[in-house]
Amino acid sequence: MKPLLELRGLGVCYNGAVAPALEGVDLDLAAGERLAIIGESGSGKSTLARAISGLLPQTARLQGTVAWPGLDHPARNGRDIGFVFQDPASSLDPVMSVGDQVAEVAHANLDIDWGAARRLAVELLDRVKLPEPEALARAYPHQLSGGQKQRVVIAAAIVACPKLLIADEATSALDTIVQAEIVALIRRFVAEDGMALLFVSHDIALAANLADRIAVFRHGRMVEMAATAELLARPRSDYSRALLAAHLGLKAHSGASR
Ligand SMILES: Nc1ncnc2c1ncn2[C@@H]1O[C@H](COP(=O)(O)OP(=O)(O)OP(=O)(O)O)[C@@H](O)[C@H]1O
Repeated sequence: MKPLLELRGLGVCYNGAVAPALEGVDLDLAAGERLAIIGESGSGKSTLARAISGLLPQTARLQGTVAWPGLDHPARNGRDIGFVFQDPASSLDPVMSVGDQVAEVAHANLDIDWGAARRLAVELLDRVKLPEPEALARAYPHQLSGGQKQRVVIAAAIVACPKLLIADEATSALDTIVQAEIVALIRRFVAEDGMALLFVSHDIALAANLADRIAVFRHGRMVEMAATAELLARPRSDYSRALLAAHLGLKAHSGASR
């Protein structure tokens, strides 16, 4: 079967940078597959997510190809790709009600009128488990908690039933309990709607929890990619081993301090 997304020799160089932010990335993503991208800060994870979705700054130089064999048209943001970024506040318009923001994505990408888009938005706010979605749809972002805002962002990301959901450090700004709730939501929607997931994270445990496969990035290169269980049991690269050891070290430390 054709993959949904196919990257070949993908490289990105930001204007003025000496070293490329991304180099020689070959990657296939199947429809409905859940892939985690992990690596330390600056390893190129967000650059990869932005290159896939055409959101790089205009001055960045792109090499190689981003192809969508699984689509019969060029990928459109909002319609084919949904995004959830780290900071929900910056993803939302402060002067527009949250219901209208979700409705706007639906109206722009689905063939429905504004009334239907607004009703669909309330449905989605309910689906992401926001309380009293009808009333909440009329609220503005500043009236919501960080976790609630991220739920609104997820509702907007999935309202047009995209084929790929990109979550870039989507839970990093949230406390542990809210983080677990948001991960559970993402997991459920990906399973229910059959979307593929690109889960970008520096947290190997979180990634392992969600993904079928894990790709490890370092200094803009993919150092290893394997099925999640395989990578955890038999990491091939020294760097993946070090990431795992650091995580186990953290776990042992927090266990010891209880
Ligand atoms: N707009 C930009 N202009 C110039 N350089 C950039 C830009 N965005 C990222 N970079 C550089 O590209 C490299 C990769 O950054 P990127 O944000 O992709 O890494 P990351 O793994 O997502 O890190 P983090 O987890 O901290 O977000 C870094 O050296 C970074 O400084």
